[in-house]
Amino acid sequence: MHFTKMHGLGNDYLYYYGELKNPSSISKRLSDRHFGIGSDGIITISPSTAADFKMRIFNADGSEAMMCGNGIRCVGKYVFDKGYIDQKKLTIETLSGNRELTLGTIGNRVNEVTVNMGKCIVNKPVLLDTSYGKVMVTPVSVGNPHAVAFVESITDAPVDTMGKELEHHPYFKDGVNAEFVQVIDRNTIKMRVWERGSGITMACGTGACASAAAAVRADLCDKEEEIAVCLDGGQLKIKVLSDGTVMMTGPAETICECEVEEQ
Ligand SMILES: N[C@@H](CCC[C@H](N)C(=O)O)C(=O)O
Repeated sequence: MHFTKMHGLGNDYLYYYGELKNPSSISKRLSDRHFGIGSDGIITISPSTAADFKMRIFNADGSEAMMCGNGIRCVGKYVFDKGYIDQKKLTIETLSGNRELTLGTIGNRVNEVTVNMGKCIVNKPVLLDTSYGKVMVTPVSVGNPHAVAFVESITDAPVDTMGKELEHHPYFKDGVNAEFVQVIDRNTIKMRVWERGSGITMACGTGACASAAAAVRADLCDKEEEIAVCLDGGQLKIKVLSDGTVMMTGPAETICECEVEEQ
């Protein structure tokens, strides 16, 4: 099997062109950072009847996700750099609907991608019972589920312990991605994430969109303005439009090509 390892701000996945017979077990095996190649999951790319291409996302624990923000930018780079398309505007089918991409290039290689992430649904904040006491989170859907917690200091946020607890909190029937957000100013936030099915990752594209949308709803950031979301792996540019549509711009990079024996 041939995989291309790529990352968006350190959120790394193994990309496969075609359909895999057992994507969940392959994701578990290859994502292992000691006994596999090491990644936050795998992403398959295949032809689509509803869009230019279709992507499927599998977390490191083998669970299938509806959407992946850093992954979809890498899919845009994959299909352009490998010559599957030559246009710089394309659509990708995901389990949460079709998304439109605009590719930015240097020479004949994609370096940056803008994605129309569709409309985020920002729900009313809820107070959850946790082992840390009552914790206020804003549930947001970006096609996949997120819980955004605003914190005073991102460096003190218990991302690993509370993140894991929120992922499995009974309030979220399908589990949740947990974002911890410190607002710096009306155009800048810092965010760290515990991803459902993968644990702490260096960045989460849908999480960055959810956090910016929650900050706008709380009137901590401005809509129609660029919001810099600073993550462990680098920075994403997010814009929340008046109608709720969220635009995301960020890098996509290729790490290496890998050949793996089928088992
Ligand atoms: N890293 C991703 C999100 C991947 C899926 C997520 N863990 C889920 O289960 O919903 C991103 O960049 O958005």
